Amino acid sequence: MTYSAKEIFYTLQGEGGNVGRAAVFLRFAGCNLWSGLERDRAAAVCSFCDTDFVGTDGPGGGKFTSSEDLAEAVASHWPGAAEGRGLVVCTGGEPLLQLDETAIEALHARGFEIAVETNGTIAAPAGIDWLCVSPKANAELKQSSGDELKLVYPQQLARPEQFEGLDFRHFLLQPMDGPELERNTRLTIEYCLKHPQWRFSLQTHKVIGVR
Ligand SMILES: C[S@@+](CC[C@H](N)C(=O)[O-])C[C@H]1O[C@@H](n2cnc3c(N)ncnc32)[C@H](O)[C@@H]1O
Ligand SMILES: Nc1nc2[nH]cc(C(=O)O)c2c(=O)[nH]1
Ligand code: SF4
Ligand SMILES: [Mg+2]
Repeated sequence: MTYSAKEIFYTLQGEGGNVGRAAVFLRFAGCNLWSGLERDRAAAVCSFCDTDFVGTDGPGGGKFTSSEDLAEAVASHWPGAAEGRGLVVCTGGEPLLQLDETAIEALHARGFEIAVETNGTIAAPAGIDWLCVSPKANAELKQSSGDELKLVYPQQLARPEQFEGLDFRHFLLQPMDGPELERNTRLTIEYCLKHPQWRFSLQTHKVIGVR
């Protein structure tokens, strides 16, 4: 299998339950809910995406013809001097279009703890150490368990109440970035204050100025 990565980079996990942890980000190219082209955005199932995941031309990106090559590229971004086990965050685009058990084995063999950010429309393969599912309105949820459910808020047709009974350890609401960010932030605060099962997730990387 050939794996297509938009970019691979080292930064701090900016959001969710692992916020603040140093991690290699492996951003897979392509998504099943949007082509990534601006001309298709309005008609896409997922139309609020904040990410460029088209192609393999980003820093550290490329096509990797084996899981070992992919894992080696990821490992090359983890600083040699860093103590402890490496953390890789597999994202995209939609990482579960590409991340298979072979790639998971190769990343584990390199000593990585594996976190995944997924839209939940594809069942996750075995072996993921931290699974973050972020459901999208109008997209059928196939992965209804994991470590954290991180819902972008508000989405008219994906309300927190639809997900609160699912099998996750943490429930987070993340304000939708875009032209309405200020309003969405207020609405998210209000919701979390009324429903303490939900925790506020700030996209801290956008505040502290890291990628
Ligand atoms: C770019 S997505 C890639 C992973 C996967 N496709 C997904 O949607 O979960 C990474 C995370 O960013 C969130 N996200 C995307 N666009 C956002 C926006 N405009 N505001 C806040 N969060 C956003 C997603 O919901 C997801 O949790
Ligand atoms: N710093 C940082 N943290 C992140 N957490 C999830 C991200 C993503 O795009 O999946 C992301 C990202 O793009 N940057
Ligand atoms: S599912 Fe994820 S990567 Fe795909 S368009 Fe939506 S937020 Fe972006
Ligand atoms: Mg991002």
